[in-house]
Amino acid sequence: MESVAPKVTVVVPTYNERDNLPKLVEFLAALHIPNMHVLVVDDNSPDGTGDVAEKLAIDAPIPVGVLHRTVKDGLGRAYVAGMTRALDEGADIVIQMDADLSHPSEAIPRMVETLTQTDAAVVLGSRYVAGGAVASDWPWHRKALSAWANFYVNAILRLRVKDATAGFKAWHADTLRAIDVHGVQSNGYAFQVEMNYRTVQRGMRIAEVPIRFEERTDGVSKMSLGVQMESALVPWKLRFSGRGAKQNRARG
Ligand SMILES: Nc1nc2c(ncn2[C@@H]2O[C@H](COP(=O)(O)OP(=O)(O)O[C@H]3O[C@H](CO)[C@@H](O)[C@H](O)[C@@H]3O)[C@@H](O)[C@H]2O)c(=O)[nH]1
Repeated sequence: MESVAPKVTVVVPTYNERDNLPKLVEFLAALHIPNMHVLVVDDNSPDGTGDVAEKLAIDAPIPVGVLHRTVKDGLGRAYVAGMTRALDEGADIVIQMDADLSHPSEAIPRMVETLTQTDAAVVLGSRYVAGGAVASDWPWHRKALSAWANFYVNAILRLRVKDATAGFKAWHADTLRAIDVHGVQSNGYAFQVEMNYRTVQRGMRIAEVPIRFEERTDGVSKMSLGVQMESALVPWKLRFSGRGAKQNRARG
């Protein structure tokens, strides 16, 4: 009997990404990954991204679903809603990917291969392992913030990953269930950190494959002072939440 390819759902949160979303779906379709689906999670974007997503649901070359939410509630909330929906709809693998084209879709096959052929519970598209890079036009203050955030997070939580705030990841559905993704509270950088921490805390392995991270050319980042403040507090909150991190056995 012919075996069915695992269902791969790419969860894409959007807020004002009207121009980026069609390009992203086109890039994803060009990968020709069997049984790949896209789930757009739009927070009622004023620029009409939700309508663009509905149009893609009708005419894109790969299956596109749309989850409409009524208010802008942060990237983390959008991912949690999207991942929960993806699990309910039978995803085997969930790709977490921003809509702004900063994450290279061509890295997905290698991420999925690493996920399925090793004991990794999640694979990060990493800017900071050998072979990874950040576009030179990424603003210097974002580079500095990212470097500081990685140092800070690893010092407090001992995640032992090179790119602790990476937003491009491939998850086994079972990992998302094991870490109880529904219970994740944080947004922005802190969302990434809390997801990683929950994984490491349960003794599961995080792997990293190199990517080149591009600066978005359309639209603007939604990174705010509130997101940065949350990012500073969340590692401490997690650290003292009473359970203590297990070491990431992914080292080496
Ligand atoms: N639905 C929804 N989507 C959102 C929201 N806020 C942001 N997004 C979407 O989430 C994605 C990333 O948002 P950005 O605001 O562009 O993120 P960033 O500043 O570039 O930060 C990204 O990279 C960091 C690592 O450098 C990550 O730590 C961070 O989580 C994110 O992935 C984009 O697709 C954007 O439309 C929201 O409130 N609701």
